[in-house]
Amino acid sequence: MTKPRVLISDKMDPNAAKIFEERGCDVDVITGETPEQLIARIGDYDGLAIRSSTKVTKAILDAAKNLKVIGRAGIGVDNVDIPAASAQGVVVMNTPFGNSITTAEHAIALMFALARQIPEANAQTQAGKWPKNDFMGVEVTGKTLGLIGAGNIGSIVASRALGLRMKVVAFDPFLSPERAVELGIEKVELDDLLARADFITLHTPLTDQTRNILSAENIAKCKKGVRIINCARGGLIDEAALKAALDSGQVAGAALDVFQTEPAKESPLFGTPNFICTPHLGASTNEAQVNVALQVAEQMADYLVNGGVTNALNMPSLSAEEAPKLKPYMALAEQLGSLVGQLTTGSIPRVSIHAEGAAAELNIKPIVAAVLAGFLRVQSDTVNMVNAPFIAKERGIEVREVKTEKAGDYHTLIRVSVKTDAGERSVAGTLFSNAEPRLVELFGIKVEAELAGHMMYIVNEDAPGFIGRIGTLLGEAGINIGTFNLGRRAAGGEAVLLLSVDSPVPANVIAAARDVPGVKRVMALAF
Ligand SMILES: NC(=O)C1=CN([C@@H]2O[C@H](COP(=O)(O)OP(=O)(O)OC[C@H]3O[C@@H](n4cnc5c(N)ncnc54)[C@H](O)[C@@H]3O)[C@@H](O)[C@H]2O)C=CC1
Ligand SMILES: O=C(O)C(=O)COP(=O)(O)O
Repeated sequence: MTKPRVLISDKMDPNAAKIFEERGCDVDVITGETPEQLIARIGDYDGLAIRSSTKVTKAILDAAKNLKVIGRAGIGVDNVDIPAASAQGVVVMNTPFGNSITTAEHAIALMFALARQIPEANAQTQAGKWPKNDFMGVEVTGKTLGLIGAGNIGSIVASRALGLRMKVVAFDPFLSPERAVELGIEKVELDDLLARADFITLHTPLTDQTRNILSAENIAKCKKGVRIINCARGGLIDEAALKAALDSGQVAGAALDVFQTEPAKESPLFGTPNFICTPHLGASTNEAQVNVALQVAEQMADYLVNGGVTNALNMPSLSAEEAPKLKPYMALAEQLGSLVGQLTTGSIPRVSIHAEGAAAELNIKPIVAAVLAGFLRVQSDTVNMVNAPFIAKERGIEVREVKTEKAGDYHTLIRVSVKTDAGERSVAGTLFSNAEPRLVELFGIKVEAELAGHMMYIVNEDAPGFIGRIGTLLGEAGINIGTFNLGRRAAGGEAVLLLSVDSPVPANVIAAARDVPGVKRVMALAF
C-alpha cells in the first residue's frame, strides 16, 4: 500500500511531523506559500495540516483531487470552507481542547494588562521617563466580568476570574441554567451583560449571529469606562466603533488578540491611547502547541491509516478501536444502500436504517452515513460518507435510525427501508462470521446473496424451466455466471433471481431477458 502523503502548511510544533512519520505517513512541511503555490501543490496530498494562516478556500479544494482530510491544529475553523470540503467529501477535524487553557490565560493576561496599563508603563519606563504618577490602574477584585460565550475557553476564563474574586455574568444562548450554576456564574441576556460588566471578554466562534456582536449600538449600551478583551475572532467587534468609543472614553481600554483582517499590519486602532494588542498569540505557548500538534497528527493519521474519525466537524466520530469492527458493517451498509438506490426510482422522501441484534450495540452514525453514501452514489460517483448526509439533507430526504437490541432470525442485521411512491421497500443484510456481508432479504423475499461486482436482478413468476432459459440466454451472449441466488414469496408466486456475472450485462441481453415468458422486471446491477 502506498503511504498517505500529508502537507503541513502552517508553522507547527515538530512533534506533528514526527507522529505522522511514526504512523506510516509521508510528510512535507512547506509553510508560507501563496494560495497559487498551494493550489499547484495540493493535488499530491491526502492530508493537509493547518493552523490559522492557511486559508482553505474552494479554489484550493477544487485542486485537491486526492485530499481526504484537513486537520486544524487548534480550534477555529473559520479559515476553512467547510461546506466546500463536505461537498467534496473531505473530512475537516480540529483539536477542540488542546489550546483552551492557554487562550483563557491570554485573556486573563490581557485583562490585567488593561487594568494596570502594563504595556504603556513598560514602554515609557524603558524610555527613561519613570512615569510613576501617570498610570493609575483599577483592581479586578469585586468587579464584574461579562463573558460573551461560555464554552470551553469561556468557562476556563470564568473559573480563573472567580479565583480572582470577580463576579462573572455570561451571555450564551446555549448555556444551560444547570451548567451556569455548576460554573458559579450568572446567565444573563446580552443587554444586561452590557449594562453591568466592568470588563467584557469574548469567547464565541465567528458566525452570522456573533459577527459584530459588539457593534456601535451595543458598545453604546455598555457601562461607561468598560474594558474589552477579544481573544476569539476579529469579526466579533466593529473595529471603527471601538476606535470611536476609545476616543470618546465610553470604552476605557481594549485589548485585541485578533483582528477583522489578519495579519493586521495597519489599523486605525494602532496608537490609540488605552488600546493594546497582540498578533493572534492566544494559542502560542509551548504547552498548547505541543498538545495541538500531537493531537492533530494522531487524529489525521488515524483517519488516513485506519479510518478512525475523531473531532470531525462534518462527519460522525469513529474511534480507531471501533473502526475495524465497523468496517464490515459499513461495507454491508453501503451495499444495501446501493441496492435500494439501484432498485428504486422517483423521489425518495425517507430512508430508514434499522440495526438489529449485535448491530444495535454499535455506533450507528457511520453505518447511516455508509447507507446514504451507497444510496446516493447511484446518482453521482463523487458521493462518499462525508458528503452523503449533507446531500441527503439538501435533497430533503428524511433519515431515520432505529435500534432493536433483541436479535431476530440473524444474530446481527441491518435493514434499509425507503419510502417510495409505491410504498415502503426494504432490504436487509447480515454478516457471516462477523465479517462477510450477505443480503438476506429483498423487498420481503428471503434470499442469500453476496452483493459484489456485476449482477443481474430478475423478478419473475415462479415456473418450471425458467432458470434454464435465463442460463441459456446468458450463455449464448458469452456471459459467465458466478453465483445464482433464488428466492420466492411462495411456490408458484413471485420469485427473485440475483445472478453475479463475470462481465457487465449489455442492454440487448437485458432486453432479451425481459422478453422471456414470466419475467416481470430485469435490471443490471453493479457494486
Ligand atoms: N486567539 C486565539 O489564538 C484563539 C482563539 N480561539 C477562538 O476562541 C473561540 C471560542 O473557542 P471555544 O471556547 O473553544 O469554543 P466553544 O465552542 O467551546 O465555545 C463557544 C461558545 O460560544 C457560544 N455561542 C455560540 N453562538 C453564540 C452567540 N450567538 N452568542 C453567545 N454565545 C454564543 C456557544 O454556545 C459556546 O458555548 C473560537 O472562536 C476560537 O476560534 C480559540 C483558540 C485560540
Ligand atoms: O485555535 C484557534 O482557534 C486559534 O485561533 C489559534 O490560532 P493559531 O493556531 O495560533 O493560528
